[in-house]
Amino acid sequence: MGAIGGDEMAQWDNVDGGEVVNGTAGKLEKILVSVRLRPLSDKEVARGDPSEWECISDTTVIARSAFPDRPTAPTAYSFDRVFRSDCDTKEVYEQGAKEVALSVVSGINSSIFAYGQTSSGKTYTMTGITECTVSDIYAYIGRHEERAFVLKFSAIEIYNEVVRDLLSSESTSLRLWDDAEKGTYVENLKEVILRDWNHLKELISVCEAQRRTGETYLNENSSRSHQILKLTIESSAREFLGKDKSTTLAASVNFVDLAGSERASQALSAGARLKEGCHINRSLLTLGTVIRKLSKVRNGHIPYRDSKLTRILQPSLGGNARTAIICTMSPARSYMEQSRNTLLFASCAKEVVTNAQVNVVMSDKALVKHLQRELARLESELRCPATYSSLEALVKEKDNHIRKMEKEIKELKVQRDLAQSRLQDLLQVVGDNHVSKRPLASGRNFTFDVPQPCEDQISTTESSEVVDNVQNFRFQGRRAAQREVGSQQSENNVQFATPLSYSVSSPPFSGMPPTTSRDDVYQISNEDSDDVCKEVRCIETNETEGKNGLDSSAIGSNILQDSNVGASTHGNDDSRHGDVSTVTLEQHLETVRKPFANLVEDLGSSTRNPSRSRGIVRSRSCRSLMGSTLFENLEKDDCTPPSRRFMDFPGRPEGGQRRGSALNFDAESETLSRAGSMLSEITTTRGGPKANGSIAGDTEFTGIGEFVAELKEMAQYQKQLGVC
Ligand SMILES: Nc1ncnc2c1ncn2[C@@H]1O[C@H](COP(=O)(O)OP(=O)(O)OP(=O)(O)O)[C@@H](O)[C@H]1O
Repeated sequence: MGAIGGDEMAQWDNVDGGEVVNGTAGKLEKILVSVRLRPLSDKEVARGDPSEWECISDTTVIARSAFPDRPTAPTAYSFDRVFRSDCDTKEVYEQGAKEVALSVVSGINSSIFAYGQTSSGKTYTMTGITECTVSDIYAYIGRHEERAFVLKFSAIEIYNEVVRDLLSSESTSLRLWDDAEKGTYVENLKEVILRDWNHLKELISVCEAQRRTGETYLNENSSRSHQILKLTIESSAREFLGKDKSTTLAASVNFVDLAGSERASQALSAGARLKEGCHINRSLLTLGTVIRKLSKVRNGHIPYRDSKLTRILQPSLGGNARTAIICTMSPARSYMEQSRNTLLFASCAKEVVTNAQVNVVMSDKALVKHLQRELARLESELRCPATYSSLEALVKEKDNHIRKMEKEIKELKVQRDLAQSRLQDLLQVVGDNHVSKRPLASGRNFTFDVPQPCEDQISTTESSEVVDNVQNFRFQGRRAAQREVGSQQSENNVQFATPLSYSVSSPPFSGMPPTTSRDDVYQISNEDSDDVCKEVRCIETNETEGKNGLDSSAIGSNILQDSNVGASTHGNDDSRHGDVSTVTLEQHLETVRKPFANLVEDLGSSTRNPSRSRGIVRSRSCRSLMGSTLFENLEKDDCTPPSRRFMDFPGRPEGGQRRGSALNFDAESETLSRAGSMLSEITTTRGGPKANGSIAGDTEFTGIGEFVAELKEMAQYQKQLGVC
């Protein structure tokens, strides 16, 4: 019997003699695979079956001739170690199993397999390997008196897919159970605590006697079951026994002597032997599948549960264990194909990786001690000034951020209240003026187009045409201009992709001289182009019917008249222009000035861009000041598809029907509200302050400042006329 020594021994000494580290990381390593050739048996020699396999090195075995059925199949196979037929089992153990097997003393699970066809020498090999291993283990224990060892032994066989306890005289079938910690285990399996090496020898003898064997044509004493001998070793440092620091290393080594695959035709088996052979082959097939899958993908589904053999051996095949497989084979030519299958299995097996870990069992006291230490460490981390100060700084930063946001919210609320009060003022005035509800006798319509996202499509040419048309309108007579510009706008509206148009009318001043210094952006709304542009006439100029004269609110109300009214009066107003007295106009001007007084102030510092040809109201600018849901609604309209973007109002000549409107009140109040919104938008566009106090420079609208200025200008002119 050999003894543990050399570097391996030193390694183990380090483990069991030193401090045990809990939760040691696993070590990934491949299964150690070796091949052992046995000598030709007497039968094989007798029938003149030549030896076809030869070990050409310590790692490579070759077939001397090609395989009869597969002439192109490779004939050379390399493994971790190959053993010639004249090698004794001791050598096989030393080089092919010892390192793995003795890992058990350092708390690492290990397994030694023997795999091969029937009569290839598995039992012969495993018997010797087991003996060598146990001998070395006892030798190790003898050298390490500082540690207390407990050895336990158990043995099972899997016969026809029935698990049986080989240490029990009863032949009852044992059940397999799965446990989160223990993995798969055999229920009610007898486990004997070993007294000494001789005790183990006795038990192994019992197992041999209990194991199912039978005579076949190929093997007089053929094993008809898979046998698994399990030796569990627990060790603790004697000095810590019963103390807080006490820990235990616990691991098992499995000696697996598989039943041999056989061909019924060669084994000449029948009856019970044939049935056994079927079970053996089936379970070996599953083992081969598991090994093949493990050799390719580790994370895929591995059919461990397809047989009891693979269920029990799962930790040894792909889990927490070091594993060595010794493949045995007959060198006889008549078993070439079976030998080749064995080598293919071995080739797959050598690619399988296991993850062996040191298994440390802590005593309750040690566990409590360990947890207390961990708790103390965490508490000290919490108390660490560096950590605390960084947390404190983070909290301060968050607090500052919250305060800043609260301040911003307050400011926004103030702005919202201010905007709402302004809107109410405007609506109040608008409401007062609306009471008169005078039909628009005539009026010049100022249309503020609100281009939708396709505003970039507007060409300079189109813009200049519009301006020209407006000027034509202003200086050549309103009716003619309306026709011309209305037609032009119809075209423009198509190009604008259905722009939203707001119309503001002013009283007609046909005699007013051209104000070429101003480049207004007025357009004439085209009532006839509704089908195309779907414009909404939100604000229209009201004009008193000529001979009735203008009352003081007429101009004020001009921004509120229903579009129908405006439309109905377009054609009959020229004759009334001269009926407007200068006094009345001044009154109207004053009326207009009142609601716009504040707004004009805002517009005092306005920056205008007269060169732009369209009044574009950006709700983004307006809403910040007004905070009105009306703007939200308007913007919603902006965002709706073009077909839903505009509203027609009841009573329009086109019989318009509200479509896609977000405003939910009756048409008249809607008109009023829109007018109010419109005014608010006007005041908050170019020249109006943004919420943050800056100038709303992103709009192209010529604001109410211009409108009011024009009114002033007109009044002035009328005054002059009156004087004349
Ligand atoms: N390396 C070897 N040297 C000498 N004899 C051997 C060797 N290997 C096996 N034998 C002999 O070959 C015969 C068959 O061996 P063994 O029973 O171990 O085969 P097996 O693979 O276990 O067969 P089965 O699967 O049928 O149980 C035995 O008589 C055994 O003594």
